Amino acid sequence: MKPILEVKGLKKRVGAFELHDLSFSLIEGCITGFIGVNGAGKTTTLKLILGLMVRDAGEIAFFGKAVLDQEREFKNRIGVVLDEGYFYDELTLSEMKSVIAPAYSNWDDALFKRHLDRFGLQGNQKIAELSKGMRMKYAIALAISHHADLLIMDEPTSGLDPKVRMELMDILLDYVKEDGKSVFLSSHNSSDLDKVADALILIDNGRIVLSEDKDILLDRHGLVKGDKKELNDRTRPLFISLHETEYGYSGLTDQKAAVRRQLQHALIERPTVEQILLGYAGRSGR
Ligand SMILES: Nc1ncnc2c1ncn2[C@@H]1O[C@H](COP(=O)(O)OP(=O)(O)OP(=O)(O)O)[C@@H](O)[C@H]1O
Repeated sequence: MKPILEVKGLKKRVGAFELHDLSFSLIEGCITGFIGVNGAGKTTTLKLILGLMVRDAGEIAFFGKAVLDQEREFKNRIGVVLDEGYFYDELTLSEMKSVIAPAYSNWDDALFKRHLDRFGLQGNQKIAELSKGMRMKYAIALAISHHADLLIMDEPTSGLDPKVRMELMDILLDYVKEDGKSVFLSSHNSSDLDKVADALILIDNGRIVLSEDKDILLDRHGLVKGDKKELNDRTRPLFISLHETEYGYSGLTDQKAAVRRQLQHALIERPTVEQILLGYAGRSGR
């Protein structure tokens, strides 16, 4: 499998916040979820990758070539959905498209029309009339109608209801079905990623904590529940994080075999992406 994006030693300081030496890569044909709690550094990382902010150090390569050597080429091969704020509300969907399309040498009008049809949108609708979910679908139609190979999205499901979130996830799954297409999607709402992500990159306090195939990651970790009496100086270190109540506890571990041996009455469940995210959140840089 080819890496389509490689980030090495990426550093950036913004105010009091710092991205520390980030390194990770995205594999072709996958939906990769970029997860982290609010303020972990997701948007800053995406902006650096897209050249919307200047990095302090590090290398970024798309499709095997350094970004600086092939700016035009990679712009044509990438689709971006950063937020919903960059449309002119008074324009129709077709008029706004005509503003954006000339920026891409491989823009495909017929493909754009097919996307609008599929998403239930009409070219003569005013942008101001779109609901939040329709706006997001429109943003995706605009981002992928120049045959982009990699779709980069920052918090696309934020503020959307569960039905629309599901529809969006289906759109992304359809998109990666086509050969060579990939998605890199940041989110702090990890339940969507439970369903669709192939790989996950977890950022916490400006550091990459995990970068792995989703199923391997979920198999490797366990959500452990049991009686507090079994917790002691020997068993506590088996947990990445531990939540104790009056009698019981629940904790995330990546040492399932040792937990089975040492905490014989504990229940071990497969965690969700959200439980992994919460288990690691706030641990970096302590
Ligand atoms: N221009 C800036 N000046 C100062 N601090 C900034 C600036 N931009 C971002 N930050 C800080 O950098 C940190 C990371 O922000 P970033 O937006 O990258 O996080 P995030 O993971 O995308 O969070 P969210 O999920 O809330 O969007 C935050 O503490 C934020 O306050």
